[in-house]
Amino acid sequence: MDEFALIRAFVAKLPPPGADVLVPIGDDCAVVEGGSRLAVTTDAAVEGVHFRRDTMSPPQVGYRAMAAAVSDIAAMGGQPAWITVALAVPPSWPEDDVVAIYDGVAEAAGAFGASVVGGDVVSTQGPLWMSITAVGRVERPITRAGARPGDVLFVTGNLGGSAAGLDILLGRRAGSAISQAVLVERHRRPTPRIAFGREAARLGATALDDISDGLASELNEIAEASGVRLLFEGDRVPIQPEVTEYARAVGKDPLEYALFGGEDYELVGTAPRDVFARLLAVAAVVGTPITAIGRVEEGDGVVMRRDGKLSVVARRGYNHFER
Ligand SMILES: Nc1ncnc2c1ncn2[C@@H]1O[C@H](COP(=O)(O)OP(=O)(O)O)[C@@H](O)[C@H]1O
Ligand SMILES: Cc1ncc(C[n+]2csc(CCOP(=O)(O)OP(=O)(O)O)c2C)c(N)n1
Ligand SMILES: [Mg+2]
Ligand SMILES: [Mg+2]
Ligand SMILES: [Mg+2]
Repeated sequence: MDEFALIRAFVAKLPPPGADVLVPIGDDCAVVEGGSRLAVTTDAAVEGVHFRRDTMSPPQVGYRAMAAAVSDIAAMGGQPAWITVALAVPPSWPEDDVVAIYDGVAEAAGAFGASVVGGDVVSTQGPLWMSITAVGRVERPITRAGARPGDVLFVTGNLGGSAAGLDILLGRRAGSAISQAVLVERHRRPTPRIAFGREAARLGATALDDISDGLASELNEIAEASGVRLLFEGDRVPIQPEVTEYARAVGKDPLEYALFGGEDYELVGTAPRDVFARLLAVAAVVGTPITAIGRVEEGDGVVMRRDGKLSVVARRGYNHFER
């Protein structure tokens, strides 16, 4: 298969583009109908860093990379609309596996309501990597900078599952088979919180961020950007039940997974009390549970209360250049 046959094989898997795509894949650029404020983001996924051939199948690689990119649109309160996918392929990857990445890309595009409008495919002597650019519509963007003293601090879903699932995939098996399967699935298939992010924007959440590098890291991002202190209760952080079981079995603190693990792609944010009450109601409607874990105060930094003691939570989390 040459480069053009490969692109045809990719495109054949994609759902048809939306009506807002005026010129689809096949020309020098795609042309889309904007007509609103747009959020733009790029996320890369690199073999050996974000996935390995033994941690994910090709469709899982594609789905997960799409979810990670779209999660940043959700964290702005936007609706993903258009996506481009760049792919660098080493000779060691069989063609069928490369094309199978697009099974995941296509499934994700359909699930997230976005059209894949272009991309690029090149050869490389390095690891396989992909870079996904997502553009979304966003009426009222929620940045990291809007948290105000008195706001409620909340997170969606539950945390720690992705990092525990990765530990299992990397060979540290422990706990029941069913819990292990749940955690591995949580790592391979994150769910960007698109509908909840949109509702948070509509109802007036003041800050929002997606959890890619770990809760501790994202909390510090919000505290710094907003010029506030964030205080949270350690035992209110929602931890996936299977994580608690797994962490006990391997002799770790489950909270470590939630705070420093990353890749859960849940949202962490702040909202005034009345807005938070409305978010609770809407969370039930869109099927995304939310939990209040603390509050915003004057000052700086991130502080956790656990067993009656306060401790500063540093920015520690996944960092590409500090390993
Ligand atoms: N190579 C780059 N060139 C320009 N901006 C970048 C680059 N890498 C990261 N950024 C920007 O830095 C900010 C922080 O990046 P990052 O922590 O990766 O965001 P996130 O965790 O939300 O994906 C983002 O606004 C991102 O667009
Ligand atoms: C094989 C493998 N090793 C380690 C990890 C863990 N890991 C890789 S990147 C990352 C952090 C999130 O990725 P990043 O590129 O920093 O996302 P961003 O914050 O830019 O959205 C984590 C926890 C993994 N997913 N797979
Ligand atoms: Mg990054
Ligand atoms: Mg983000
Ligand atoms: Mg990101």
